[in-house]
Amino acid sequence: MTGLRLSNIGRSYGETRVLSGIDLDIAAGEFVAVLGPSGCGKTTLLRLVAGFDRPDEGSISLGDRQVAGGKVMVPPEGRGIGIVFQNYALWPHMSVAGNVGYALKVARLPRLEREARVARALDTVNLTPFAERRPADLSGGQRQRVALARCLAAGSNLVLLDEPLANLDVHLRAAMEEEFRRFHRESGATLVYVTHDQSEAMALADRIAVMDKGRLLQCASPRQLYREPADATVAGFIGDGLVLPVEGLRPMGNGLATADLLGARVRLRCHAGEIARPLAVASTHPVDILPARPGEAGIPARVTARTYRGGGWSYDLRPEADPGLRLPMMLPDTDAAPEPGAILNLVFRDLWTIPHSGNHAPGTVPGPSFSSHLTEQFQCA
Ligand SMILES: Nc1ncnc2c1ncn2[C@@H]1O[C@H](COP(=O)(O)OP(=O)(O)OP(=O)(O)O)[C@@H](O)[C@H]1O
Repeated sequence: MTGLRLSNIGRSYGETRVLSGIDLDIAAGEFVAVLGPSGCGKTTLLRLVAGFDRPDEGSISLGDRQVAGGKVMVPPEGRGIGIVFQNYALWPHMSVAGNVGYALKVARLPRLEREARVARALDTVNLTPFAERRPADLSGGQRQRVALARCLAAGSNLVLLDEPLANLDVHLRAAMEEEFRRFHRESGATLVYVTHDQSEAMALADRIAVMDKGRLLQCASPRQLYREPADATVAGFIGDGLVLPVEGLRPMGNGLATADLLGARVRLRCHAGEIARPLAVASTHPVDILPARPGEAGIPARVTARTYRGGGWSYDLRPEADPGLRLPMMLPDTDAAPEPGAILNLVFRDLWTIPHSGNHAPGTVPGPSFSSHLTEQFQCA
């Protein structure tokens, strides 16, 4: 198994700065997804790791061996990295077994060993019965598995996957997610998986590296990204996140703080080292906004729209204290679903204080429309 270390990677094309100051340590055997909107630099990063391109700044190491940076530039074939593209890159005139064993043949491995490795790899991805078929006679998912088997047979300890599910239909994508999980478990390889689909990244990866405009914003477990985004942009990317300004932040020293949100004093989670600040930014999610119980204090907001979603309702609300702010809310199905025009008292079940360094300057705090715009970009890109 091989870990991967990127130190201060920068890359420009002409005047265009595509990657800046990327630091990322991936442990041997880890599954890391690189997530970001179209054009944020994901593929460029993968190409640098694969050796198809060289960084202008910084260095790349595989295990304890530097492969790029300064005067060092190990070519792709010298890096021992497996690559799975969305278009599979299979030889059409060769059988499945031929494709899987091709690199071993070029490397002049003895035939018996070659056949044994190909058979093992095909078995791992459940393709043994298809060994003699041509790629044209396989489904998209089966072709993807041939590409995975090829990495396995070549003994790649590090496998790069560039949007491998992008060409597959929804049902096949779900099945292939399971396939990737199994591949990771059984091969023990380090996987770096580029995607702009956050549900895919959440479902598969040990950690997700979130990129935007050529920068790495945060690399953390899916749950930590969702619950403790490092900055307002990540908060807006992940899980339809909302970013709300708060005032008078007072940490209580136990990972909790209080602050004023839309005229009400609320409790928030925060970093242990959080400091008192007059202005701060909190993140939350639509599922954490609820109507207050009878007698409970809450934030008054008017229902401006509701949509039946099958099994539940989605609401748009405008807080009375700031009608320019749109708060989305999800509620389970009920006969007493509030109608447009109704005033509800809202409580926030969970709020996270964005750490100080992750805040935008006062006055440039992105509101929900900014957040949902980014989220949309993720889903549609
Ligand atoms: N050879 C090149 N010359 C000039 N600009 C380039 C080159 N390669 C990439 N770019 C630019 O660098 C930026 C990042 O591109 P990249 O393909 O890495 O993004 P991406 O995040 O993988 O996007 P997508 O999800 O759409 O594939 C884009 O603005 C792209 O136009």
